[in-house]
Amino acid sequence: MQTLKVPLIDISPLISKSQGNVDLISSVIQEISLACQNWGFFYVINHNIKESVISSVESESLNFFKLPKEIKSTVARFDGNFQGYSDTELTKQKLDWKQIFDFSPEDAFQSEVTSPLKGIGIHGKNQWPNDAILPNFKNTMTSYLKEVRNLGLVLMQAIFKGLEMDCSQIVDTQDLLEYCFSIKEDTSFGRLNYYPEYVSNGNNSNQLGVGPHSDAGVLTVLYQQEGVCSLQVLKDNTFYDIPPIKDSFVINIGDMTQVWSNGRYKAPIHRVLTNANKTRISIPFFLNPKYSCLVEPLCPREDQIYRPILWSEFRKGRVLGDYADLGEELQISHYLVK
Ligand SMILES: O=C(O)CCC(=O)C(=O)O
Ligand SMILES: [Fe+2]
Repeated sequence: MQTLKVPLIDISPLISKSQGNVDLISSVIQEISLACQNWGFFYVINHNIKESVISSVESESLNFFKLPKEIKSTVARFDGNFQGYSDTELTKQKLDWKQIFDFSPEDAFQSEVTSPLKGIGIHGKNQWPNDAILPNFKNTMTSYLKEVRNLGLVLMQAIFKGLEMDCSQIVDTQDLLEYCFSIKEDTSFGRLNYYPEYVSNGNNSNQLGVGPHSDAGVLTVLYQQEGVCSLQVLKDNTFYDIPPIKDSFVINIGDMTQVWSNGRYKAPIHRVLTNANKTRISIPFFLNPKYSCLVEPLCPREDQIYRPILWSEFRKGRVLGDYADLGEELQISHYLVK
């Protein structure tokens, strides 16, 4: 398998804005814009999330997945609550070879009652393993989520600025961020993925860890365990490896960013392979907008190829397509202007 040279971007100029040199910032924005056009994926380094924070998240994740199934099941997802543990995750109605644990920012909108997606069970309070069993788990995950969400917003601001430069149109990126993201109404979430070893019995040699898909939301910030290479991106009909790189996060854009860019940036199709002799941990954070956010191409002067998409409507369609045997999967192609 070939390795795609997904760009590695040093984002320190975006992080240390106060001393930031305008030219350095704008060259990072251009690198990000190019990566979004060519691959939809890029690595970031010098992101300012400490290695010690990431290694605690990784070790707490392993501690959780090593627990007996009866204990993990005490925090299992159930009808009406999407948070917590599952080993029956589907991608496009095929079973993934993995276990997961989902959690949202604690301050966020977690109420089923007031959710516009009421009834499809994607809301609910975070479910944390018992303190007596994993005393540090909740704190580790909640503080990580705050940091990684901030990083996601910094990157999104850069992406909005890049789109502004590309279309020579003034987009008030600060207004746009405020319109789309608010912690109280956040629909972002973190996920711990654990991929057990998989030995094919000959019948299903093409079992995948996660089947090919694009991420539905805005942007994904992914930590990958070192030493195991399983993530691949589809480009020009070939899957290319995206190996872990020390001290980096892998970033990919989601469908909503493809719409904002009017198709100039592609939300990449990616998949995860199984591994016969190693387990693997990966930790994505999915940055999503508020449900009321209407996503539409940002450059009004261009011919818009997409109609506006209400995030709540799109997410509902994707969830029904992915998780229940209902309907066809909702794709952004359904929103192409005819
Ligand atoms: O495990 C990975 O590397 C990526 C997982 C993924 O694509 C997802 O959870 O959406
Ligand atoms: Fe994904």
